[in-house]
Amino acid sequence: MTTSWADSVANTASENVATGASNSNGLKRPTRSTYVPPHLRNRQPPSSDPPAQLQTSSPANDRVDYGGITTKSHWGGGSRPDFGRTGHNVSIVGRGGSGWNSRSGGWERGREREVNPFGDDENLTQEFRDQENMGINFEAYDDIPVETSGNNVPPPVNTFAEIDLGDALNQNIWRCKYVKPTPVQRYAIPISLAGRDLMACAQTGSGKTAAFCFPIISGIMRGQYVQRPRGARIVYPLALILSPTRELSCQIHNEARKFSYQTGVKVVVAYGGAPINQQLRELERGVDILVATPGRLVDLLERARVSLQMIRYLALDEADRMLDMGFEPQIRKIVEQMDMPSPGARQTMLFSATFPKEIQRLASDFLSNYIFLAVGRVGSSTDLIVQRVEFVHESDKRSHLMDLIHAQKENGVQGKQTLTLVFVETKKGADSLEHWLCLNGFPATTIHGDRTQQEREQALRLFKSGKTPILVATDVAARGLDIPHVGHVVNFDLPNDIDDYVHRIGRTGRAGKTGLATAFFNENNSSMARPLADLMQEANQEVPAWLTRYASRASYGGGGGRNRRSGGGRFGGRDFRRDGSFNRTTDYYGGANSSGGYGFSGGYGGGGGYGTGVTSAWD
Ligand SMILES: Nc1ncnc2c1ncn2[C@@H]1O[C@H](COP(=O)(O)OP(=O)(O)OP(=O)(O)O)[C@@H](O)[C@H]1O
Repeated sequence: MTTSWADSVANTASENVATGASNSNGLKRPTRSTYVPPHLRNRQPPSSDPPAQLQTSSPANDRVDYGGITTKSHWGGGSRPDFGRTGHNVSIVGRGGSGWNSRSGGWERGREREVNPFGDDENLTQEFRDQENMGINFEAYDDIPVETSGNNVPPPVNTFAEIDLGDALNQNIWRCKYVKPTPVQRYAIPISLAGRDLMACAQTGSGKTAAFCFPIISGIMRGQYVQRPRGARIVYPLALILSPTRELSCQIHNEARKFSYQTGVKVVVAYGGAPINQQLRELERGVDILVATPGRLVDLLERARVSLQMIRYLALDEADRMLDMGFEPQIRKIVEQMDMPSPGARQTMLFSATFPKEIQRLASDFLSNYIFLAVGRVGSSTDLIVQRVEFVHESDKRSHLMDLIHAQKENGVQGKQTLTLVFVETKKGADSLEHWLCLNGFPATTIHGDRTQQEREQALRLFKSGKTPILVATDVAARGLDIPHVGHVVNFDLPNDIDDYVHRIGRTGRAGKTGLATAFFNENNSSMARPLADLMQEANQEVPAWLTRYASRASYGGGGGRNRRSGGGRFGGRDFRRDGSFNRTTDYYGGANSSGGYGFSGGYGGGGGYGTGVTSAWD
């Protein structure tokens, strides 16, 4: 019978310690299973010393309960293992014997396989590598307004040192060169560590991935769960992170592997378009955190290869996308119709840069007594991005694009190469523009739903590395992708939804860096005139007079299809529970805590009307 990696570790551990049985090699063999929490699986001295502020000196047995935010760490000092202590509702292997690090079975083997995830930039061109350590200007986010609502909101922190994330995770934060938490991390991490459900909205590129990964990894390390069942070839992850596209799932997986390096927490990714057998084999080696696209996950659930019964943490990245009309049924199936614990019995975290009110309303079905967090206004773009909009007739778009690229090449950003991401509406349009660019001597590649997964991954690699500095993409690349050197996003075809525009331009101007976004506008985009003008004005951008005229002529929200900011008035973000129209009797506001206090009224009127817009890969 095949068992999961975690189970086999547990078996080996329990046996070695509890029974002392030996095999013919003198190694101890399992006779019964005992769950071993991940923080006990992979103890080993750090490979490099973190700075003093990340080291802890308090006694190892000075742990706080789940949810503790503390000014000193309670995770034990250095490499001293704290085997043998009980607590946190788990069976912990005894202290005796030779300890984990001297065993040759289970985790020892697993640890040997753990590839260092911090060394994957070898494909970068030298120029990009030189730019890597230029430093991140997070002061850019310092005066951002923050709104929180819900009961008893835990206070934010200012430094990672204030949060009890554990030594191993702290070392990885240091390896990632994260010096201080971004605003969304300052608020979201304490909220999540306190065990609260969360709906969080924060601007593109502001560090949401770490905001949901850190509490999950830390929570799993603390082992707040009972022994996992063992069944033939079924694996029981403790956390599930869902994202709408294959590439984003891969990216989250890569990030989560960095954050969980040498913590003993195992992260596996499953997404469509890639061989399922390989993913099954990986799952069988054990999984604590499963990162997945919904289509492939449904497949695994239907094959009875994954059970969601033990899920303690559910995170939906790009949550509004995951719950919009195209994707909602699949998400409901996963979250409500399989064996996942119900809200309250699991912790649920929803993150996005945009959160229309209709979607907030839908999302509330998945949450229990949650906290709403908005860092910056919901759906706003960061003012790190310089936004330009130019009136370009359909027939002139190509030559105009060529002018832009020429100008960019000549001026450069202090002579440095930057990447250009060009968004188009259709897959055919993407192929034909790529072809034309290449014909004209501009190295370009493309990513869209008609390309094979291998082609998509190759395109992304070539682009990221700077070898092919122009990527023509459909909306499949609009969300979440974190490509460090994208200096220019061109909306060759504008989307029909202002939220899609926000995500697209958010591929630049990330992590405190500045970026440029140029949109081509013409008569075909008149329904976007007003939301675009409003968004630009809010982000302190120069709005051309002609766009303002278009905006005043266009019926706001009328016929815009997926334009959710209909309904008049300034759009803005806030917890939909504060709307008069939301009349549940639940006491949601008892402990409302508004840290930034921008009091604007929500402007996403009803209407909705967003279409399916399914451009991403779901299988
Ligand atoms: N505390 C931090 N210090 C320095 N860099 C950070 C920190 N947190 C995150 N980053 C970096 O910021 C970049 C953007 O982070 P991330 O991709 O999580 O943004 P996001 O908010 O999820 O964006 P999007 O809305 O586009 O998905 C990443 O390169 C990440 O490594």
